[in-house]
Amino acid sequence: MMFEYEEDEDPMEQQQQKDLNKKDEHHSSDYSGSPQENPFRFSFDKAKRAQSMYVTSSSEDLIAYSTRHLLDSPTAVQRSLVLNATSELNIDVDFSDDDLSPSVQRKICFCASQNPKETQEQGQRQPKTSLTVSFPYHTHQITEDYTISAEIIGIGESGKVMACYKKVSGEKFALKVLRDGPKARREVELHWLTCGHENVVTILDIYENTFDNVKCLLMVVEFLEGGDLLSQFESQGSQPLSEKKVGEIIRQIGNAVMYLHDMNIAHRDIKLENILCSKTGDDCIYKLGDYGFAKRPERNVLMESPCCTPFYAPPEVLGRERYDKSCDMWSLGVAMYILLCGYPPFYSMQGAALSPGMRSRIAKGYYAFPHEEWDIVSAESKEDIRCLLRTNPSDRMTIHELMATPLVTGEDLEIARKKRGSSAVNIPGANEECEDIGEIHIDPFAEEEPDQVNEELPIPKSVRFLRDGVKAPRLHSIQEEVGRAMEIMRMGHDQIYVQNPSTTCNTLFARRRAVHLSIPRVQC
Ligand SMILES: Nc1ncnc2c1ncn2[C@@H]1O[C@H](COP(=O)(O)OP(=O)(O)OP(=O)(O)O)[C@@H](O)[C@H]1O
Repeated sequence: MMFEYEEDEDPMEQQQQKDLNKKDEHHSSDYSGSPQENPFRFSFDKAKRAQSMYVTSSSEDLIAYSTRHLLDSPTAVQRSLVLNATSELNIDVDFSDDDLSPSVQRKICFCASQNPKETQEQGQRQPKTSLTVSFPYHTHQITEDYTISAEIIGIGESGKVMACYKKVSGEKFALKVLRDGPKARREVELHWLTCGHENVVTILDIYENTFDNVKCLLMVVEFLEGGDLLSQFESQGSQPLSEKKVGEIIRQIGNAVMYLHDMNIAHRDIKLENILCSKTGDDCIYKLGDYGFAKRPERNVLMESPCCTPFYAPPEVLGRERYDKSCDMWSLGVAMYILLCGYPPFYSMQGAALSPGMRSRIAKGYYAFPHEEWDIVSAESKEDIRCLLRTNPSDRMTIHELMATPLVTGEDLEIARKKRGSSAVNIPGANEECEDIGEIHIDPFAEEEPDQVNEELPIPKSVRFLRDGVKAPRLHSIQEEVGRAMEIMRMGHDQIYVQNPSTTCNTLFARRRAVHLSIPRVQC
C-alpha cells in the first residue's frame, strides 16, 4: 500500500502560513509547545495570555476598552464578521406547539421568573408577545449591580470574558460583552431559552448598556472554576481519557444537546473549548456554553450558513450544503475521538485551520484509529465514532441514539454484547485493517466527488504522521486557528468579497482553470 499523498496547495493556506511566519518572527512568545507535536497538541496557555491582558482603570473604562477592542483590534475583520452576521431570529412560542415538550415549556416559565423583582419594579424587560420571546434584560448600568474586575477569564472570537462580582453578595461571575446586533441577540436569546438545564451554563443577568456610543449586550453567567475542557485536557498533557470518563463527559454534554435538539435548536459550535467544567478533578459538572452560532430554524427548514470550527466541522458544512442539528452529532464524534486518543481525526498537515487535504479527508469520512492509542478502546466506542462521523447527515447517529449507547449509559459491555447477540456492528468495507498503522476508516456512505470516481483513495498523511512522525506540522494557538478559520468559513455577513473569475490571478484558480477548460482564461 502506498503512503504518498501530497496535500493540495491552497493559496489561502499559503498566505496564512506566511502571515503566521511573520507573526512568529515578531511575537514568538505567542507560540508554545514543541514543533514535534501533533497539530492538535498545541499547548495554548490561556491563563498566561489572559494575565498579560489585564486592563487597569475603572470598570466602565474596562468595558469600554473591551467594546472598543471589538471594533479596533487587529482582528477587527474577524470581529466584524461575527458582529455583522446574519438575520433576525424570532423564537416562536406557541404553547400548543408539538415541538415544545412540557419540559421546554417549564423552562420558559423558569427563565421568565428569574428576576421577578426587576420585572415588577422597573419594567425594564422587553415586552413579550405571544409570537416572540425576547430575553429579559436590564437597561441600567451593570456597574450598579456588579463590580467588574480587571481579570480576563477567557478570550473568544466574539470578545473577552471578564470576571465580575455581585455587589450584594460578593459572588464571582463571568461577564461576556457582545456588541448588540441580530447575531448577539440570537446568541443571548437561544442561550437564555435553554440555560435552565443543568448542563448548560446558567445566565444570571443580561444588560443592555451603551459604551462609547456602542450598544452592547452584557451577559452575566455563572463562573465555572474548572475553565474549559480543552484547557483542562491540555494541562494534563492531552493524555487519552478512559472510556468511563469520556462516557461521563458525553453523557452530560449529550444531555444538554438532547435538550437543545428537542427544542429544535442546533448549537453548531460544539468543541472542547465550549464545554466548561465546574471544577478540576472528579465529580465535575460539564456545561455547554457559547451559543454564538446556535440556531433555531423555522420548522422543516434546514440551516445553511456555514459555521463551526474546522477541526469539528462536518462535510456538509464545508461543502456549504444544507445541514441541520446533525452537525452537532459530528462535532460530538470529533470531541469523543479527541478525548479518547489526544488528537483530532482530521487536521491539516501544515497545521493550518483548514486545508484542501483536510477538507477532502473530511468529505470522505477518512480517518484512522492508529494502534497505539486505539487498540485499548472498545469496538463499541469506535463504532459510535464511526456512526457519528458519517458524512451523510441523514445516516448519522442522532442524539437519542448516542444517549442509549453503553459508553453513555455505562452499561456493562459484556451484557450489552449479549443483548445484541454480537460484538460491535461492523459495516462491510467500512474499515481496512492495516497491520502497521491501525484501522483506516473510510465512510462507505460517502459520496464520491465526480472527478475522483474510480480513483484509489490515498492514505491520509495524518496516519503516517501519527505512526512515524513523518512530518512535524507547525504549531500555533487554537485561538489563532479558530480566528483564521472563522474568517474563511463564516459566510453569513455582508463583507465577503467574491473575486471575479474573469479577472482573478489566484494560483489555485489558475490550476482549476487548467483542468476545467470551461473556466475563462485571464491574462495575469
Ligand atoms: N462561565 C465561564 N466560566 C469560566 N470560564 C469561562 C466562562 N465562559 C467562558 N469562559 C472562558 O472564556 C473562553 C471564551 O468564552 P466563549 O466561548 O463564551 O467566548 P466566544 O467569544 O464566544 O468564543 P468562541 O466563539 O471563540 O468559542 C472559554 O473558552 C473559557 O475558557
